[in-house]
Amino acid sequence: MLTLPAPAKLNLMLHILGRRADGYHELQTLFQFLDHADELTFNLRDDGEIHLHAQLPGVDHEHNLIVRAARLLQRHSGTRLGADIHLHKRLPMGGGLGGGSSDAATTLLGLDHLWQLRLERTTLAGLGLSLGADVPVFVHGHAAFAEGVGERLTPVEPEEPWYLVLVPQVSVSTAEIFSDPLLTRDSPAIKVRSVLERGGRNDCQPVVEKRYEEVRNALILLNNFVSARLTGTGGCVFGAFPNKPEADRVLDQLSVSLPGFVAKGSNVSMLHRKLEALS
Ligand SMILES: C[C@](O)(CO)[C@H](O)COP(=O)(O)OP(=O)(O)OC[C@H]1O[C@@H](n2ccc(N)nc2=O)[C@H](O)[C@@H]1O
Ligand SMILES: Nc1ncnc2c1ncn2[C@@H]1O[C@H](COP(=O)(O)OP(=O)(O)OP(=O)(O)O)[C@@H](O)[C@H]1O
Repeated sequence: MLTLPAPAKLNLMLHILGRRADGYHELQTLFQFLDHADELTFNLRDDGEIHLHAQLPGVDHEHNLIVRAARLLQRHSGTRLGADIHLHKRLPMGGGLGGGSSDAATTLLGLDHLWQLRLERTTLAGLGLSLGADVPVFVHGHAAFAEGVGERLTPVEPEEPWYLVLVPQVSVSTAEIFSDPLLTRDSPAIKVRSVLERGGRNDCQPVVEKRYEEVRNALILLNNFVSARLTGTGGCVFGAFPNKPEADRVLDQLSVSLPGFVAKGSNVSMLHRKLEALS
């Protein structure tokens, strides 16, 4: 039995540079992980079956990214082994925290370990990219500046503050935000150094604020205490604090209005810290 975390990510900034012929967007984004995670447990099966013992609203078994990742790895490796997989879901779906992508990455790394495949990280990241643009960063497990459609990664070491994340009760479809005619797609490319020194913005934020009153309100609430921003295509919003007690104090005041949580930012994902301890 193997139990592994599938941590959340934040997009500390997200600039949209353009749109490719296939509809995907060229972007620049800064990823950092949170010490807040789903939990997956893998048990070996020798009959080649993949069974996920969890039901997510609106996602059937074969479409769950965990099952898709497991089958992809089976096909790629030719293994005759299978797995029973249990999921403890903590990350909100459609929250911009990358929960589905992170579950997929943890499945690729977890089953690679359980099935003793010893594939290269770059191979697993390549398989992951076919499941979603955010999967490779979770496979590599280091905070990164991402370019292209999100697959070209440069490892970075931003500060690791405590974050307060508010969870508006909406599920935002990434495809819906990327297809909005009001989305600006003309941000100039910038250098990673400039992002680390001066930060950036989230180009999706104005579109998401316009479409979702709940997100607008969450930003107003959090902006009373700290500079608040949307992660990914939302709907979660976050602010940074120098220590946990300050973040907890603000959460105490805001939790009457909205659910949220406090978590440490980390440049090495919880998943990779756990895998390191196993080897
Ligand atoms: C915006 C981010 O959340 C930033 O972290 C991600 O790049 C989105 O990653 P993801 O959820 O893994 O996205 P995918 O499942 O690959 O794509 C969902 C949908 O978002 C749009 N999409 C996604 C990534 C990208 N660079 N351009 C896009 O236009 C496409 O319409 C796609 O159909
Ligand atoms: N294991 C899974 N966990 C969550 N969502 C899943 C999973 N498998 C498939 N999905 C589908 O993927 C969609 C996106 O889920 P996810 O939690 O990754 O959203 P997100 O945090 O907004 O992602 P991102 O920031 O990458 O856009 C869900 O609405 C769901 O339909």
